[in-house]
Amino acid sequence: MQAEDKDAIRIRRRPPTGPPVHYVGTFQFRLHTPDHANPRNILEQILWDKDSQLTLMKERQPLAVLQRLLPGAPPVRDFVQALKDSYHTTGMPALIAELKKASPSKGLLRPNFDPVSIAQAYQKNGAACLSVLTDEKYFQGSFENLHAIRSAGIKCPLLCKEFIIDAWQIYYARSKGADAILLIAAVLPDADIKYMIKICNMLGLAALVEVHDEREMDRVLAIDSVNLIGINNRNLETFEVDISNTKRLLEGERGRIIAQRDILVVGESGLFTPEDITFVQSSGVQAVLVGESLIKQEDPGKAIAGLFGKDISVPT
Ligand SMILES: O=C(O)c1ccccc1NCC(=O)[C@H](O)[C@H](O)COP(=O)(O)O
Repeated sequence: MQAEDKDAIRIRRRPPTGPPVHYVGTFQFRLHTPDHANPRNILEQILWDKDSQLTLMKERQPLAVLQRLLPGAPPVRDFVQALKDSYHTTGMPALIAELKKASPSKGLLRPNFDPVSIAQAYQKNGAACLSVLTDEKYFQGSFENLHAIRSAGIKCPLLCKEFIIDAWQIYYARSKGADAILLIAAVLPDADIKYMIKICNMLGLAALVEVHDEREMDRVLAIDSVNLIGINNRNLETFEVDISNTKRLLEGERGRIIAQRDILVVGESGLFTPEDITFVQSSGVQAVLVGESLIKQEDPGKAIAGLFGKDISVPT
């Protein structure tokens, strides 16, 4: 399904097959527009590349083969419960600390990137869960990193931070040890979100459904099975970051529905100071997802206390 058709999603998930065919009598012709062959923004560019990469990955490991591997995958941990437990223990938003070597907006963030030791430092210093970027081309991440972190015995549940456009990717993430996956409302029609959440439920995975504006929030709130929403303060088309986005999307009726349905909300992106954390907490989030402000520090683990304004690690 082309994302544009359904739910009026702006992001085109794959390159269009070409401009529409026009018929005049027995003649057929296409009007070539400069727009159709080129991605309109970075998010489209990432998704179009993802589409080509996926074709190859699925050829190498068809779904039936992947499904046979799943019983051997490490057991799933409860991502949402880990966030709730941390929130109740510390009284601060639970931290999902991101392993982010590079990004399209900021380039290389951490040249000396050792995923396992960073994951250990995050865990030791109070992260409730970890987010592992797996996109290679734009974030210099990998599924090997996800697998290595899981195999190293890290107890924090792991979010596979990937641009998911095909159910195959959910099975693949699980086979590499993921406990949660990301579904971005800007790129997925409602029917796909519902279908993918069903697969997550079947596999025991949590689905973090990400929104950026009121329209996406309303679409997602209309889906009964959603229990974990991420509000991204970064506009993925323009890279603009504004943390008041979190507050705006949780005001009024939307906030009331979220509270009534006990949906856990994660504030994502652009969080750098204890004041930022207090601001999103007072807006209504129970968790935060943080990459840049931790990963760029000499010691990303110790940077957690700096970000929260206090030590949030729980003595073992
Ligand atoms: O970070 C980017 O430049 C980016 C560009 C295009 C699509 C997604 C992108 N980032 C994903 C995220 O939303 C962040 O990695 C995550 O929320 C952490 O953000 P931050 O703390 O600001 O690094």
